[in-house]
Amino acid sequence: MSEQIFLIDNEFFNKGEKDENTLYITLMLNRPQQIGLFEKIITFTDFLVCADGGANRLYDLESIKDQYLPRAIVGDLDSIKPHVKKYYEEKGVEISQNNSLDDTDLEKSINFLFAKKFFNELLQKSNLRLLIIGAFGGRLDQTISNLSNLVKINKLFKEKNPFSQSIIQMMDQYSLATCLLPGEYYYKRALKLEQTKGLGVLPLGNFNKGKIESKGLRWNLDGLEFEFGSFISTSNEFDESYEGIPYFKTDSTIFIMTCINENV
Ligand SMILES: Nc1ncnc2c1ncn2[C@@H]1O[C@H](COP(=O)(O)OP(=O)(O)OP(=O)(O)O)[C@@H](O)[C@H]1O
Ligand SMILES: Cc1ncc(C[n+]2csc(CCO)c2C)c(N)n1
Repeated sequence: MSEQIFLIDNEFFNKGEKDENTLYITLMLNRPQQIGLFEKIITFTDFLVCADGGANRLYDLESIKDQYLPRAIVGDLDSIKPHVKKYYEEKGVEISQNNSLDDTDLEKSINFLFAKKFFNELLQKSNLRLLIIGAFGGRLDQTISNLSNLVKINKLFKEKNPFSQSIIQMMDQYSLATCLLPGEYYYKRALKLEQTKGLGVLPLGNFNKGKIESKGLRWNLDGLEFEFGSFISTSNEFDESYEGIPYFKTDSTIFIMTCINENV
């Protein structure tokens, strides 16, 4: 029996048309934010959370900081600047402090969401789109930890609701990362947002050997054996002449990384 093919549809980024059965959550991390991209993202965000110093990045978007308040700021609060904390406190933003030395502020933010009744209920009955912004660059241990969390969150979502159509992605101003757990996927990119070139299909999900099949790429992967440290696909491209929706079939956990257009 063939498995269901999961659709990752990014077109709403451009169209600004939200799916009415989906809740859009944005989690801002402590990395530079590009204002134009943020303004696009915030138009479809229902629930914005900042992980600790992520609140400084929101506050620093000077011209629009009054317009978008986060629903919560979560973390050990060692990075949020005192005047930023005061500013959001005075506006009534929920500030959730968690001083555990075993979890990063990103993990604490995810735990915060999972502790909310509405979130668990939504996870059961509708779809969530969780976009984690400011996830790359800077410290490499933090970036790799973020990617590891992308896999962890995907597994957690699937555990809670195996039939969920929820999509969790990470991005910064240069890249968009989507984690594919073993299975079959269509990947409908956002044409204006995601470039044709500079596509990575990367076996970084569990670092095991795996087989990948793809359609719609310039260099398709025809059941080739993939392994970090051996064979990966970088600087690949979407094939513009392909008439279908790009397709991936993988038996191990991988990442699709696309490039963001500079002028979004
Ligand atoms: N240099 C970086 N590169 C990539 N991601 C980062 C970087 N710095 C912070 N982050 C992300 O932003 C989140 C919030 O960052 P913040 O600076 O508030 O935390 P931190 O105290 O540096 O790290 P931790 O989460 O370990 O407490 C981090 O949990 C991490 O996911
Ligand atoms: C195996 C292991 N490695 C590192 C840490 C340290 N650590 C991980 S997340 C975190 C919080 C940072 O704000 C800290 C200190 C740990 N606890 N366990």
